[in-house]
Amino acid sequence: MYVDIGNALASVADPGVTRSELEGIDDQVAAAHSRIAEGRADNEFGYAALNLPALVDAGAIRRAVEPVADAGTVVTVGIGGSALGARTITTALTDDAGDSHVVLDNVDPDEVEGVLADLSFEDVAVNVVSKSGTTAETLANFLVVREAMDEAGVDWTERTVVTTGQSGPLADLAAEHDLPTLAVPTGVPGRFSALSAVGLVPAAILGCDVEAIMEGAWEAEATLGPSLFDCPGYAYGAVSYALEARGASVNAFMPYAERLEPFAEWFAQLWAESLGKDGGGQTPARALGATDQHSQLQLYRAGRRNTMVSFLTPRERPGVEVPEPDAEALAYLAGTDLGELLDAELQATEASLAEAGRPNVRIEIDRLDAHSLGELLYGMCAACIMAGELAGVDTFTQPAVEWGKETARDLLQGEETERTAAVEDKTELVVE
Ligand SMILES: O=P(O)(O)OC[C@H]1O[C@](O)(CO)[C@@H](O)[C@@H]1O
Repeated sequence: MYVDIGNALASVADPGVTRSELEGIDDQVAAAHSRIAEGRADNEFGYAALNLPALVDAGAIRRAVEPVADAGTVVTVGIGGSALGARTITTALTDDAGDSHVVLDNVDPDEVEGVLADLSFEDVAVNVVSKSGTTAETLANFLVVREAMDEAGVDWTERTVVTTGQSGPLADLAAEHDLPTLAVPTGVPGRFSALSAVGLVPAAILGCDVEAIMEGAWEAEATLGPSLFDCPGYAYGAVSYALEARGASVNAFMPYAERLEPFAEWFAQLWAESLGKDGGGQTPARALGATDQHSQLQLYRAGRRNTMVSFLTPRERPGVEVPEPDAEALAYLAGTDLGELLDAELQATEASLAEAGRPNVRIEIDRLDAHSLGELLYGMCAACIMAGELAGVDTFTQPAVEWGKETARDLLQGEETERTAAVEDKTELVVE
């Protein structure tokens, strides 16, 4: 993983950070790194996420999924950190770019019904994931999937694998039906758990090289140290923090590879849920290169000066040759291929932002393979933890999501609580 922060410097962009300010921030990075190392040494909640390369046994995951390793399709039932990492990995690494991995991470009846109608359950592995084991959307979807398998005459207990915490309703259900069960590593928040069974089970079932993913994570782990100038992950975290402090309250994350689009979703949860605290935190915006050059770039180049753009691209990519154009006006496409065109689009977009004085950072991986993806996932977890340390926020909790969850439960149970009263008392001004 390589991180180019040149276009975040104040000599190029506004908001931007000067070299001397960056040196100053590097002193804070050294202190933050000591805190992180301390937390890792005690496997402290949150910091333990950076110990996953040592904690996770890819072989054990393979053995656990053995009973369903013949499946042609994996149906993951999970939400947030219990789905985004898994989708990111299979979309990036499977031959069919994740088509064989169906993710039910919402409770839209139309969508769920449509998905189930298209499945042949005898060829499906069901992967139920919930760290807490209590998430309503996940449990409701699992009950629906189970019933659909019953109706199809397929024994769901033979086709289901569970990943969950040490205790909770899902752990109890798995024990009751003797389902293959994997644990969410202790001390690792959901959004930081892609490099564990949480993210790796579907990839293991679908034949991805999960060992190579963890080797890549190890390689990224080896870069952690007291200076941002030696650690790509820390460099990204520190510069994002510095740009936010200087006004870049939006972080537009723009992969230049279709197979990395789900990575932008994964990043959005990581950044929003970890750093959105105490009235601060960058708003992650998902974009895709080159597609969103034609929809969002106008804003990032000429709109409010509150955005940093984060580009993500593989250095090597396959090529598809562009046929010889038969029109003079298309002569410039002669002899090129789509990969070259996409790279040129990225370089041009990056330069266009710099030319307009807009901050941007480029993240690169060698190629779209298991090792590089492991490096990237680990590196960005380290980036987020560093940004949280520098911002002085509690990176590992997400207390603000609980009110809504509890209120939805109250409403479903028909309870009258302060929260349901707030729902009742909504200020209405309907225009029709
Ligand atoms: O894995 P669980 O406990 O089902 O939670 C799913 C997601 O919901 C959240 O708790 C937010 O509601 C996320 O932090 C988490 O990734």
